[in-house]
Amino acid sequence: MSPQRKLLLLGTFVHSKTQQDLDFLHKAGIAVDAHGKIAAIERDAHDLSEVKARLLAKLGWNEAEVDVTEAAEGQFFFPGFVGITTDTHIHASQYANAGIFGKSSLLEWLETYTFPLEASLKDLSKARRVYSRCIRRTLSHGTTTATYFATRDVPATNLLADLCLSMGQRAFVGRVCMDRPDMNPAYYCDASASDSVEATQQVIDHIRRIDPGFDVVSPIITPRFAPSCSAEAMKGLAELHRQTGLPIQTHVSENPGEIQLVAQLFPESNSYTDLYDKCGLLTPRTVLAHAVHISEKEADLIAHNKSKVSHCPCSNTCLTSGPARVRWMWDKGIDVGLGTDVSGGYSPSILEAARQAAMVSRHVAMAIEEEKEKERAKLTVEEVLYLATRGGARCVGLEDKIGGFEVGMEWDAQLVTLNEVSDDGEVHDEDDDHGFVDMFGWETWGDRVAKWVYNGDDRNTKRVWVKGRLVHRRK
Ligand SMILES: O=c1[nH]c(=O)c2nc[nH]c2[nH]1
Ligand SMILES: [Zn+2]
Repeated sequence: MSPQRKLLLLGTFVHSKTQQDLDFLHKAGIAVDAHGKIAAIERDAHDLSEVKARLLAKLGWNEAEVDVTEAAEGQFFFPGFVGITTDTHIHASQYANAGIFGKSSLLEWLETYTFPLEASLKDLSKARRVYSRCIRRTLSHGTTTATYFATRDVPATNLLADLCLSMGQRAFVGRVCMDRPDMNPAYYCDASASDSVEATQQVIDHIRRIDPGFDVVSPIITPRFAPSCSAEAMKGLAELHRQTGLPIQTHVSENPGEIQLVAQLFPESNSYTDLYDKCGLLTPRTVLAHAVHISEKEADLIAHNKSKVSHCPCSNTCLTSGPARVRWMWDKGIDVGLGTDVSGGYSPSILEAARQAAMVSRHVAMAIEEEKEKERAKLTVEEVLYLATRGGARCVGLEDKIGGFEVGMEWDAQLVTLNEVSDDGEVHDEDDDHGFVDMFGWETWGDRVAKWVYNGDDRNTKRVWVKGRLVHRRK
């Protein structure tokens, strides 16, 4: 990426310090260099002009070479969502169906709604409409990194990569592999296992041409899920991973009918997870979506192989798949991030996914009798925000680059604003639409963030940056 103007961001910053704790930086400033990297952080100054002076002096920069953004009183900077904010699992191709799922569950939903839409994106003008809108909408919700499933079609998948790069969203883009003629519709099936691998290679070659260092956009190897793929295709894709080191994404153990089907199709495997392991797909660079119904043994295997899980709570409710147990996976040592799983999930917002993660954890808790375990199962605001940022970054191997505010990390961030209600009940700045999150002035910073998580939406996200580039500004 070519060098850009240096940035100074001044005001309050909130990010995850650990899984359980948020760090609040007040009267603080972050300096971002011409390559989008955080060069210095200052906090606890007397006022913002002191922070600014301290940062400029520390770095030897002069005022003329920087663009300054100040968060007003009550506003704060927050890391971009990965779905990781990072969305660790989203089907860009299904964006046009967000909210359309009726009463279906996974296997009939795929046949009825999903395969026909995905196949139709062979039409590149339609793909452009759907993909541009998906990227614009997810950026507006603060998703700075998205891990995308595209479709089987190579030109349309390449187009998604082109659009992510030009619109500035950090992305992993996967060409969806599905080669089993007995399990996929005739109109939407790879010709053979080698076709799955070769078509994936074509997408890798394209992305290497447009972003040689995979700096912003990276390919991701994408067997759809075990029922769609032959063992030969899965082994071929695992070999491609070994040759390239590229990440892998797929689905696992989302729905009971799907699990039964895997057992029928692959009787030699001990479990769904064991099948992926035997095919060589269970690696430290693998993101498994869902993992709702995995057994103790499968969770141990995932942890042992250091594979990651994308928790998709909204989708798991929409398709009545079941509640995934995040605390239990954490206890096993598994890294977990958040996915919207559009259009299994209806919402492209990771803030919504964070909220749903908190709600689903309470459903998990309600099914537990033992009081201490019941309490532990519930996820806090701090924990769901960790899932949405640092947790997601770990899932996609970017924990040293994104997900928090630290010197050397890249400036992937959003500026969040909330309504201020004055003593007479009036909202300040009535012309400005800050959404439905009203602040009365007595809230602690922890309360402010909780209100944002439970009541906020894209109206609260005023600006979004990826690698220091401003990629969304709310009018
Ligand atoms: O949530 C899901 N969305 C999909 O598109 C899909 N394909 C297989 N399994 C899937 N699960
Ligand atoms: Zn999915």
